[in-house]
Amino acid sequence: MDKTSVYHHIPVLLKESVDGLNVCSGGIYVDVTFGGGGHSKEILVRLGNTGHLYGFDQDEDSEKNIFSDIRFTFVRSNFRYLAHFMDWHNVKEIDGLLADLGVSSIHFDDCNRGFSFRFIGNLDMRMNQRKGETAADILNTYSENKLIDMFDLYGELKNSASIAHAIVQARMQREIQTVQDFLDILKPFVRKGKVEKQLAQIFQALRIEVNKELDALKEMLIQAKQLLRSGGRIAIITYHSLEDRLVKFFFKTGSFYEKIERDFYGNFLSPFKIINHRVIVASDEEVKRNPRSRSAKLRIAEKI
Ligand SMILES: C[S@@+](CC[C@H](N)C(=O)[O-])C[C@H]1O[C@@H](n2cnc3c(N)ncnc32)[C@H](O)[C@@H]1O
Repeated sequence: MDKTSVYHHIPVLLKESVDGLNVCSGGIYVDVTFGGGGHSKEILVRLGNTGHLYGFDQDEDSEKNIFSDIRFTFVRSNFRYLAHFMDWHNVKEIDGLLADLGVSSIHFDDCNRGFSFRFIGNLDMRMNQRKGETAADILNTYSENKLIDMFDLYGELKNSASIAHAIVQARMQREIQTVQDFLDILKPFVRKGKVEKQLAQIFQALRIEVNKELDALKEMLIQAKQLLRSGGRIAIITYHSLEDRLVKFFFKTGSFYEKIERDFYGNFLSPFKIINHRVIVASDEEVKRNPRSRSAKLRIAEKI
């Protein structure tokens, strides 16, 4: 990818998610996954002169898409530091937050980033290329047990132990560096007819581990709960069941770590009112236009 040009990413569930925020013209909003700026642009269209939007992204490339609009501030950071940066900008309360999780399609299809098994290149997978372990580092250094846990938890694979064992054997011969090196190791473990699905699960597990995606999501949701004003909205688009389960659980209980509060009858006492009880998915027309939207799930809640 050209290092200077703006990149384009077709925003998923655009109308549904921004409608879900109930944007009020003077409100303060946060798009924690700015990316190509598609959702941010739509929020700005609905925001008046006194409103403000903060856009977070940890990926350097997203900076090329920053708008020049006095109602917009870009924050180059992982969204797990949401509260810190809002405090730094002297924001005590927000009216809405949107997250469109995962990797932008441009990066997914970039052979230099290593996110996809379809493009042969370095096994990097870091969204923030300034720091942290790459996917190759993980495959070359994690113990066999740690690799098993990773594939079990994040890939929900049935043959995690065999795959982890093969990785440990292979790296004794030669360091694993590229997508092709990894695919060569995986070849005996992917069943014909299910190749795409299994490779997607394996690559997903590795990407979640590299970017600590589930931890970041949990931390951001807890901070969003504190920052949202009463009546403020939160809209989250997920692309796999691990994330969707977390979001669903959080909207229902308002918690991950502390004791979950219940009423006399045992019902959860959540600080959120769920806006869509049935998860929102892309229409057939949207899936046809943008196949990436196929796995998207949108959940919206309102702070009580
Ligand atoms: C699916 S794209 C968002 C696309 C955007 N909604 C649009 O319409 O162009 C997800 C973006 O979120 C960023 N991202 C993912 N996890 C993040 C995190 N924990 N902190 C900050 N940015 C993150 C990725 O770098 C990527 O640019």
